[in-house]
Amino acid sequence: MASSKSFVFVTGNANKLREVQQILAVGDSGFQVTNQALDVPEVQGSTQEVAIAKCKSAAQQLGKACVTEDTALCFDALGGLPGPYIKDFMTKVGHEGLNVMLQGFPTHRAHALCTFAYSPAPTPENPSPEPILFEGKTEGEIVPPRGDKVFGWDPIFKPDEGNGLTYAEMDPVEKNQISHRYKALSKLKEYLQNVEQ
Ligand SMILES: O=c1nc[nH]c2c1ncn2[C@H]1C[C@H](O)[C@@H](COP(=O)(O)OP(=O)(O)OP(=O)(O)O)O1
Ligand SMILES: [Mg+2]
Repeated sequence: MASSKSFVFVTGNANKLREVQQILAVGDSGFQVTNQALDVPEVQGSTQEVAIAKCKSAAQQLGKACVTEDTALCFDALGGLPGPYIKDFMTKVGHEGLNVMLQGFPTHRAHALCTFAYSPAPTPENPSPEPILFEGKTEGEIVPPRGDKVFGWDPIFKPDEGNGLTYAEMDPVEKNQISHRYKALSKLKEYLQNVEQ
């Protein structure tokens, strides 16, 4: 029988939650995810700094162990930006604006970077335990939007592993086999399998 493991995933993003549940359902991993939407401040900094601050804050608010996730979209031509600030860029300039930002640059290469953070439960002795990070990266390029506009920047990201399709044009099962989220979640899963709960 598959071992029963569970974790609290703090996210306000229904698409992230759906993909995490779909990825964990493959092969009956035995993991159960409960969701909690909290308003957690997101600091500026490297993807690691952003992920650590968010997870620490979530664990403190909840008073228990939890998992958070941050997704960055990094353009080679812009030294990795928008990176962890992609949410604001998406909201303010959209798919078209993100393409325009790359006009005149010789490369439209980009990578999607997913960072899961796991925080143990805060205790009186250790009220602010250090979260552990699990990263997953998928390389590709930025293209004019193609496919369903269901999830964020999926229509403008064409992964190298996707047979020329954008994430948005791919079957969800295919995206979940190569995605930044899948790669990071595989590492988190392996870690949690060996943690006493
Ligand atoms: O696979 C993805 N495919 C397309 N778009 C994606 C993906 N994954 C995240 N995204 C979008 C959502 C948000 O606009 C930004 C990340 O920001 P990020 O702060 O990590 O997510 P969020 O605020 O929506 O949810 P949360 O409550 O977990 O912080 O990129
Ligand atoms: Mg967020």
